[in-house]
Amino acid sequence: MLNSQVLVKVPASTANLGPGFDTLGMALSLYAWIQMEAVDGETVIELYGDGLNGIPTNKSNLIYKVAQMVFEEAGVHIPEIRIAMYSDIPLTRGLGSSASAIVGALVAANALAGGPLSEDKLFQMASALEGHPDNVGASLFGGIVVSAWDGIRAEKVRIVPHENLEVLVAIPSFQLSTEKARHALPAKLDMKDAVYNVASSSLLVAAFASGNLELIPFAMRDKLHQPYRAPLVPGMSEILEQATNHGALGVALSGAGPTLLTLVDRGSDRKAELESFLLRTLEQHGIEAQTMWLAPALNGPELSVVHGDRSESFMERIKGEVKA
Ligand SMILES: Nc1ncnc2c1ncn2[C@@H]1O[C@H](COP(=O)(O)OP(=O)(O)OP(=O)(O)O)[C@@H](O)[C@H]1O
Ligand SMILES: N[C@@H](CCO)C(=O)O
Repeated sequence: MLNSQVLVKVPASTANLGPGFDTLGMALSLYAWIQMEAVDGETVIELYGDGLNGIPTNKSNLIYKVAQMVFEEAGVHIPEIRIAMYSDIPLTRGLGSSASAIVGALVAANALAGGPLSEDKLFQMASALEGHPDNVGASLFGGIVVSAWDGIRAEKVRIVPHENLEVLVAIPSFQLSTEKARHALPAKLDMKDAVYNVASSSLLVAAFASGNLELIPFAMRDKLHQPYRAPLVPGMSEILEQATNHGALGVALSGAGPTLLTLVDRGSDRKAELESFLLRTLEQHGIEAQTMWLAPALNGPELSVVHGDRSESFMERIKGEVKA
């Protein structure tokens, strides 16, 4: 049975967490909202807030295209839809905006179609659409998600983040597309660097799973992608080398960048020192940035089916939840 109107709140995510390239992801307490309903007239796409500037509002929009894939897979015919979206997740900064859009669209369209596709099916579709499962897994399941994708099937294990983990991100004002940041990577790696990353990533997963936060600074180091991406983000090398001397538990490039992410112990008394170190270092390299204190998001998408009175506007519906 088709639902009439659905609203999905979906978390942002950080991928890699240093060594876990294309494999590790963590959902973050920063959100996008997508509302979807079938309409008799033409498709309408409404984007709210300043953050979505430049996103198309025609049928080339990612959310519309993903929704149509769901309807096709489900064998239902809903050619014209109304989509409304608001997002606090900055675009093309390494905070999983594209993964959140894909996951939000999959969950909303599936709910609109009455929920015919399983969560696993949505994960498989999301991994194929994004090309790697790290961000989409985190946005879909919440928490820390360890995933592997062989190009056909993705498998995952979800880890509940330690309750003391807090996240400080420094978000540069410039955009860096995943495509560009992937082009910076070498075609081949040294065996010793590969071994270094297998060791670090395995240890990091074990540290998260056992709640052993002391291992994070040692385990979060990477030689697979960050050294090659550092020239794209002025100040990054210095931040990766020194953030743990300024109170961070661990530090990494968030996803494909340019955002830098630090894990912080909630009880730390060095939060202000760390925040000013990140901003000062980027500024010394001519980079404007904003910091944001976030937490790991424990849950994936929150879905509500809107029954009855639909005169309330989209922004009225999500008002009170959006970032002040
Ligand atoms: N809400 C949206 N609607 C349509 N397209 C979107 C939306 N959000 C993101 N996108 C598309 O995704 C692109 C950004 O994807 P990209 O993978 O480069 O960065 P990211 O997802 O923000 O960061 P990362 O993958 O490194 O965490 C945008 O430029 C836009 O084309
Ligand atoms: N694992 C991906 C995340 C960005 O989409 C990368 O680092 O390129």
